[in-house]
Amino acid sequence: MLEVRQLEFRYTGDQPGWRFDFTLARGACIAINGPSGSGKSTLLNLLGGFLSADAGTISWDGQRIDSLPPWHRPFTSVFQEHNLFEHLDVQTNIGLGMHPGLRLTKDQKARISDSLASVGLAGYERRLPGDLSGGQRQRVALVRTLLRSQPVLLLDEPLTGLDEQARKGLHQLLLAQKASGSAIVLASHDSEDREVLADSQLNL
Ligand SMILES: Nc1ncnc2c1ncn2[C@@H]1O[C@H](COP(=O)(O)OP(=O)(O)OP(=O)(O)O)[C@@H](O)[C@H]1O
Repeated sequence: MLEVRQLEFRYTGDQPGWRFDFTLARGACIAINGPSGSGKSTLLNLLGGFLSADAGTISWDGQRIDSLPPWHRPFTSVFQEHNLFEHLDVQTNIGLGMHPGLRLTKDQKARISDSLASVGLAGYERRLPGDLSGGQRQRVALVRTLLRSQPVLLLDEPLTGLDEQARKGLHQLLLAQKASGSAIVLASHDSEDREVLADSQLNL
């Protein structure tokens, strides 16, 4: 369970600040809603540890995590790592999230291939990022995030600009992640994403 309590933040003293307060269970998805500039990315950056809150706490399974650096928090995010390594092929780029070395098991390779197929990238394992379109790179980065074994996914507009088929494939992948116990914090302007994925809403 993720617990965010009285988390306060402001960029500068003369701005009104934010106060966030919510909980998120394993296997659940919370949608962060609000117009442009309402603070959705700010919240994701606070959770991820890229910004420090002025007050309040973030806990995971009862342990405070708000003073941990990003890499020790139980989160993975797309915005944090949409950069692909240009000299490594698609399978290896995705595999880096699953395994710190480059040796993947047969099972891991099969999971990568299945996930690529579900977002319309069947057979792309050996392609280099430089040969991919922007939308294809976005999908590779998303698959990498989804296959990391972190318990909470932080997703900032993850499906923006994708075509209908890729979007449906990613919905399926995200639902499967939820079913396997991942919690998801989803900032999305798209009401269909929210309807398909979210169990609760936080309106900013
Ligand atoms: N580094 C910063 N310094 C000062 N103000 C900032 C900084 N980053 C963001 N802001 C301001 O904080 C507010 C919230 O920005 P944020 O990016 O969190 O909104 P958002 O809801 O994610 O917007 P969008 O939907 O457009 O991505 C905006 O008014 C923005 O200008």
